[in-house]
Amino acid sequence: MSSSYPHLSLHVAGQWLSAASGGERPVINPADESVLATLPLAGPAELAVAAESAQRGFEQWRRVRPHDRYVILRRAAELLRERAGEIATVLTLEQGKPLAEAKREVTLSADIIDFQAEEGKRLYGRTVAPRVDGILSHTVQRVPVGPVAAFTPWNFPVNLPSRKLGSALAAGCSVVLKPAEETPGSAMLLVRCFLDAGVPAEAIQLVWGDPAQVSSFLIERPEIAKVSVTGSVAVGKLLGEQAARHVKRFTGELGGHAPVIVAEDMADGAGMGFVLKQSVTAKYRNAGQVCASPIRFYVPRAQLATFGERFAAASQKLQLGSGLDAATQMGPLAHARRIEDMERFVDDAVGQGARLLTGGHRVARPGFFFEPTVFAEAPLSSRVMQQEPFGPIAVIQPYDTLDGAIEQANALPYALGAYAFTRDLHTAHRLGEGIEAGMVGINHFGVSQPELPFGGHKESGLGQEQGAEGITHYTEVKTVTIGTPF
Ligand SMILES: NC(=O)c1ccc[n+]([C@@H]2O[C@H](COP(=O)([O-])OP(=O)(O)OC[C@H]3O[C@@H](n4cnc5c(N)ncnc54)[C@H](O)[C@@H]3O)[C@@H](O)[C@H]2O)c1
Ligand SMILES: O=S(=O)(O)c1ccc(CO)cc1
Repeated sequence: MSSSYPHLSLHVAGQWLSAASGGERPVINPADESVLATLPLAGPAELAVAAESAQRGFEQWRRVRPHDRYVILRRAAELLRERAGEIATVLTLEQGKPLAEAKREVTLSADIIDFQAEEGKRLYGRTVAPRVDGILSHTVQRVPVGPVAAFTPWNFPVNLPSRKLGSALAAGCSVVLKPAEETPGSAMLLVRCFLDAGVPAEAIQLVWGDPAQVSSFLIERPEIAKVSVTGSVAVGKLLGEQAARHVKRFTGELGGHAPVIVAEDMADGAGMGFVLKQSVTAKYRNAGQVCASPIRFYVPRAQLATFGERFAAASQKLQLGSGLDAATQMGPLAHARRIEDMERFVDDAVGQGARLLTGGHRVARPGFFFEPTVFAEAPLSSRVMQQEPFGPIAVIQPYDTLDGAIEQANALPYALGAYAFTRDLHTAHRLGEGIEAGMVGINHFGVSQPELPFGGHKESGLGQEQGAEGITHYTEVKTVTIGTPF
């Protein structure tokens, strides 16, 4: 066990619980496979108490004036900044990403909370002129939806809960948060920031458990008004179906399979150098475990060989290691199942005739390390071209016309992030309009910003987080219309 890693507890009905009826599981350091801590798991008993408490927390928190909620949430963001060093170390220990990336995640999360706190003051309603006599006022209001059940994965264990907690709390909702069991420590420290800042103890419940049992149990509870999940398309569909059965509000931030179209005017010389530098950095950030990570690179057929060779060469140069080592550029994958998944993607692609340019293997050392891997000309039927690899795998594909490239980019049911590179403004507009995605980045990969909505089209999701849109998904529209009594 590491001395930098916290003792883990659930937070239910205002109490920190270090044991619960669902048993326990170990938390593993993905960089060396050592055990960091033991995680207590909630069973139905704690989940029922959490749901009831979330209802009380909602009744209390919704009555706090928006400006007072704003002051408390800004304080939570400040505490997160003050504790960023400690929280980032825990994040790296349990998740694997380089410490600098973890620090950036924590401070960016504080910015997300700040932005949503501000938006909480701007949940304006409107008055509507009556069309008949005898009406004093029609008022259209935005009211908090109620207690939220929120589920988040392990790839951004502070950022993703911050998106949900920041928006839901700013709107006046309470939250039952179930972060990933693989990365509980940093999420727990995040929740502490909110509680220490003055969010009422019953407005945030923090649970872990058997994911399918926890989600089914909570979604069916009458107290839960809204389900918000960040995760795979499969889990999003399942939870969305369950939510729909009970007519609960639903937000799904789901998987992606981001294309990158390199236009002719950026496919050689300095242009190609610029594209490669940005692409390699973006591809291997968080070991490729980013929902908006670039996966399919479409380049003009004449440049395919050069682009592929240079991408593979840059990939080979990356320094792999523990995220706590300052020299590390790419850490391990988050858990053992990710390695098995990468091996399945590679075997299938090779079996279907894709050309492996570099990588393709687990690294022979303790920890869940996988080589940066580049394929060229993978058939559309291959698994890597159909499913999100969610790891350090890139595929370089040729195109003959820009319209053909756009068609290939749009061929999958995913539509989260998408990217393109061009010098020409007309081509930029054509790409921006033609590519189907919730977020299109042209000449850069920075589509996720606290100020901008983040969300997918098609099967990549429903609703958005961050930006002005984020908070609206935790509100309902309510109309109050008052007539004269006689
Ligand atoms: N669109 C986005 O904003 C976004 C952001 C990050 C990750 N993701 C996606 O998340 C996925 C990776 O994360 P993951 O593999 O942990 O996702 P996952 O779908 O397996 O799990 C996501 C969360 O849902 C919980 N969960 C609830 N009910 C569950 C059930 N019945 N079965 C399994 N899990 C259940 C998990 O425990 C976890 O907390 C990728 O597809 C990635 O693209 C999307
Ligand atoms: O760090 S961010 O670029 O804001 C970012 C991007 C994507 C995700 C979801 O996987 C989380 C954070």
